Amino acid sequence: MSNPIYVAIDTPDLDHAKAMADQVRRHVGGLKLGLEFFVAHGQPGVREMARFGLPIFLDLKLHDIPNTVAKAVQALAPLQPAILTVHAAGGRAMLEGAKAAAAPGTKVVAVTMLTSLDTTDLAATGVVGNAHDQVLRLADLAREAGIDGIVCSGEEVGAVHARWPKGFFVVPGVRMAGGSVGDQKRVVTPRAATDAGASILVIGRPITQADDPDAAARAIVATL
Ligand SMILES: O=C(O)c1cc(=O)[nH]c(=O)n1[C@@H]1O[C@H](COP(=O)(O)O)[C@@H](O)[C@H]1O
Repeated sequence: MSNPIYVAIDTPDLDHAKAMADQVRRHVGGLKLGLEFFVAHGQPGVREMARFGLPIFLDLKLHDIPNTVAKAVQALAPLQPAILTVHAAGGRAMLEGAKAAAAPGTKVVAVTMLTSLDTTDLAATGVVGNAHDQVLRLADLAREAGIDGIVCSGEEVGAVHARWPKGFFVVPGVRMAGGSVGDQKRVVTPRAATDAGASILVIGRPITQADDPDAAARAIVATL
């Protein structure tokens, strides 16, 4: 099995981003660049990070009307990211438009319910029901729209995998037992997530804020 860990390089500082990538590159399978990095450095920054030779997961969580998202995805296509995120809540037409506009080799995956939310947060946004049902509902929408997969927590990935065996499943909110959870609410261990069917794991702070990021990445890989 290839290394399923994408390390989340969450920083607006390009030199720091490069230093982190350089430290961990031997023990991760890819680099995840999100809003924090992209807002600061845009496409030139992504190109610089691509020089490490690892697949790039561009996590911009696009969510807007179908035309706007399709045009944004089209504008990103020259970067040829391995993975690109949109929000499932944008609806079927938006998801279809995103997939149609993406570069052929790019997996388009839909964020279902952020791992920083729980059922109480859902209720506050007017969504009735629990996290499990909400994730399954949005996973069905994503599958019907013909995109490649979804982002969900390790608590739901087993149930989603059972309904969508060929889907591509991204699991963030991953912590080693006893690790600091921070702002995450639906958290599982790396091993539990891969056992349940995660295709890849997104791991940020447990690696990037460790005293020795390379050793932290290596230790996580050893549990898989
Ligand atoms: O799409 C994501 O990557 C994502 C979705 C989600 O539901 N939860 C979530 O934490 N993420 C991202 O995964 C990373 C998690 O970072 P850590 O909590 O530091 O491991 C961050 O870069 C988040 O933006």
